[in-house]
Amino acid sequence: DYVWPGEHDHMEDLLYLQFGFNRFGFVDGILSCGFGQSVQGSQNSAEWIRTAYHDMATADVEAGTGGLDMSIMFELNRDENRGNAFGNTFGHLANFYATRSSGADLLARVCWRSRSVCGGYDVLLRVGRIDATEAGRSGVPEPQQDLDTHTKMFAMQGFNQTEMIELVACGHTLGGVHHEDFPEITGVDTKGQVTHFEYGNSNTAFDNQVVTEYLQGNTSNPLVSGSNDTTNSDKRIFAAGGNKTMQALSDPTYFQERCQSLMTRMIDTVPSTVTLSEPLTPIDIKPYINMLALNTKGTLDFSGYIRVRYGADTGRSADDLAAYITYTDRSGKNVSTPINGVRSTYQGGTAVGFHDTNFVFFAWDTQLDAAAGISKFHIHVTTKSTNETVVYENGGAGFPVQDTVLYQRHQSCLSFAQNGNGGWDGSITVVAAVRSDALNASASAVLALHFASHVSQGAGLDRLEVQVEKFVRTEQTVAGYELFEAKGMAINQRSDSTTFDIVLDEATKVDFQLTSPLKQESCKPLVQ
Ligand code: HEM
Repeated sequence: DYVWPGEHDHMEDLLYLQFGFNRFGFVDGILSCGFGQSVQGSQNSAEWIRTAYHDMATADVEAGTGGLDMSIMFELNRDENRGNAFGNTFGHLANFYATRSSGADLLARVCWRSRSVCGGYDVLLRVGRIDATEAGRSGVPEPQQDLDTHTKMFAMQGFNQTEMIELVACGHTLGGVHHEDFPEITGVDTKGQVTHFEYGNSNTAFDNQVVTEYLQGNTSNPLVSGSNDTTNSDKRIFAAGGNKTMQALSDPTYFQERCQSLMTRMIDTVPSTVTLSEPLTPIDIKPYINMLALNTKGTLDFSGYIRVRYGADTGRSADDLAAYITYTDRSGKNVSTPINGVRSTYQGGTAVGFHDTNFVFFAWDTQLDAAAGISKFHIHVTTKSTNETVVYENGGAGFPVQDTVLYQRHQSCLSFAQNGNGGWDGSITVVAAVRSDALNASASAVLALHFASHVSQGAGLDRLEVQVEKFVRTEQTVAGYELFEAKGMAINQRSDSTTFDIVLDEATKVDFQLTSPLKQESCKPLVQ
């Protein structure tokens, strides 16, 4: 069972907070199946699925190499990867790319989402993919190759001939062939023009029309009925084994089932060194700590949200809920005075995510005695109509909080200034507080800032490199805490929107803090 904090909390947020309060907006590039960032001939859902396949196509399942690993970003100079689809896809992924959301996981997600927004069957996503640092082998199928070559290529990717036919049909239900990129197929090279694989508007529906048109012998698919027979690869593939597979796929339900299964296998093909998570289900009760920091009164500001899932399968109804927390102090003493959660008002305090998941948010904001501190909290959810309260204990041990190292966000700041070379130089200052008794206990304790710096690797996504800066102890002591500062660390222009950790040791850290809220801070001293 899920225990907070979980390794994949951030991916879970990206997946399940799409609209409404606290949304991440991953969905914005694909609000509809035909959506195409205003570029004529561009269909995001189709481009994203094609990108995922081209990334995965260089797998060698027997050797355990390649698969969905984002190696595609190093492979764009190959003729097998023609067109703008890949660059467009990276552009979207870049907004969500972070230490806890690898490019490969994000690519799996957009592929997965593309099918469902177009009406294909849904599936729960596994995560944990790791990004390649260099190109993989070549080997994406190209239309001019013969059936035998294609069969061998798919075998290397882990698909037999029947599965090859099925997977190609699943892919070629969306989008089409761009004239500009493949004039040898379409006969023309007009920019922005596309010949779709299916007639009418079916290129924006995940349906089996590509199959039925083929079987009826009247298809718009330029890889079947193209005047250049050399590049009619779908024609050769679909007919392999005597059309039996295509006939089976003419059943719409069977088509959906096969695509669900094979496309899941496609995105779950990863190098043998990578272990994928279990499918990510929406977490029922999930807290978020926004702040645990010393304030000018010498107490601890403690604020956050309780996110409660509601909807038919949970037995909870948003308007009938109330939530509060209680906590246990550092010494283990329970403080039973409730810290009330107030339902957030923005967007009704509710959020919606994939798989029709609904959440309601309750915000708490309180002050704690710094001397007594906090070690964990407990979430209480009340059904107002029955006055019944359930206490959630995070699998038994409560929701843990470490109060040894605090991140003093209001004392921190981040800024960029134009340099003489037409670029920008950044500077980040982070202030942290460490409990004096923890320092006494460990004279050698070193507090360090681990900043996820974006380093260009000349590819679609940057490499994330940990830039480490030691904190320096200031003269200031507040309420049993010593203040530390990592002052004016130089950061590069690409790193304005990233994350950092404040680390005392493996078990004692404040991690995955976003830089974006720091732009609103001004390094205000903590004056009492
Ligand atoms: C022998 C195997 C395959 C060949 C030769 C092939 C070839 C092609 C070609 C030439 C295009 C046109 C690209 C463009 O103009 O942008 C295309 C588009 C596409 N392919 Fe494939 N493909 C193969 C297999 C697959 C598979 C297995 C998938 C995914 C499951 C897939 C998904 C797509 C999609 C979604 C498009 C539309 C892209 C868009 O409209 O932007 N293809 N394919």
